[in-house]
Amino acid sequence: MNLLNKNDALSLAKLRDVLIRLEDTIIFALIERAQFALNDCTYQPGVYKYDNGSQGSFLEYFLHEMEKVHARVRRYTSPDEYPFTSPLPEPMLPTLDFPPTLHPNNINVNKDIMERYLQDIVPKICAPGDDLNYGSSATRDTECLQALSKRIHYGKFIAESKFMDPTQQKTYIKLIQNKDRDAIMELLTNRTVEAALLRRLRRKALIYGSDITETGEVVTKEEEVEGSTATTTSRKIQADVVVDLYERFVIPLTKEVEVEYLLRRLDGWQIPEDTEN
Ligand SMILES: O=C(O)C(=O)C[C@]1(C(=O)O)C=C[C@@H](O)C=C1
Repeated sequence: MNLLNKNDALSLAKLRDVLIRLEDTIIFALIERAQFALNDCTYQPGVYKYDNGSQGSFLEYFLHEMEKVHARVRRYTSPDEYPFTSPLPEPMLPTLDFPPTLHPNNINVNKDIMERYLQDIVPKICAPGDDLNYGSSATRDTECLQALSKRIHYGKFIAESKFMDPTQQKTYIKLIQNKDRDAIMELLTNRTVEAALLRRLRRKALIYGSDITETGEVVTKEEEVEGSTATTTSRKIQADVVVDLYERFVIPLTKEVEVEYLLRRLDGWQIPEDTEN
């Protein structure tokens, strides 16, 4: 998505295409992380001493060091990029002139994303235990977290696009003025899109998670199941886990970002006369 082009950044069809592409990014990032053990010590604060004075976990140390470099090349000046750590240095590249697409806001749900990722996701995709691959785990963790963060914060653009829809704007304005969170949530929900997304995601996770031979057959393995040998597909990630992750965490949090954004949408904004009652 070229966020320097305001029309692209507010087209609901183009925004949904971005979310579809990010499904691939997220599934592959999870598959990459799943090849390493849980490595719980990388998530515990105070295990290592760091040269930057950080007190956090190995993952937080790694994330912060990486985000410092990314901040220098202006990653977080882009309206679809949100850092997990602070403080970060100013960019060494000149600022890009992004058209003002989003209404000014400081919504950042990365703390929730980190919590859910560590509590719910990593234990489900990784084998328990410690395989000493701490750097590899942490690099994969940052890739998963960044992809999830980008996907979930895209909710702001989607909310803006829905708000700017002339057939919906009046209704949104009324609900925002009444601070009717539940009705806003209902109005922005599209159950058909959600159901199609979950079906597509299951198929993708089944395909991307399988190994195939050079002639296209899915690789299988012999396994002991309840006392007898069964032939099962070797999977790098369980499709159920990916679908569950989206159903219980990614979609709800995206919608939460949309609602939070809309609740602030009228702050300092002049309601156009023809939209007023
Ligand atoms: O596509 C939309 O309309 C969105 O708001 C995004 C999204 C999602 O998270 O995928 C969230 C809410 C809708 O119910 C459908 C899908």
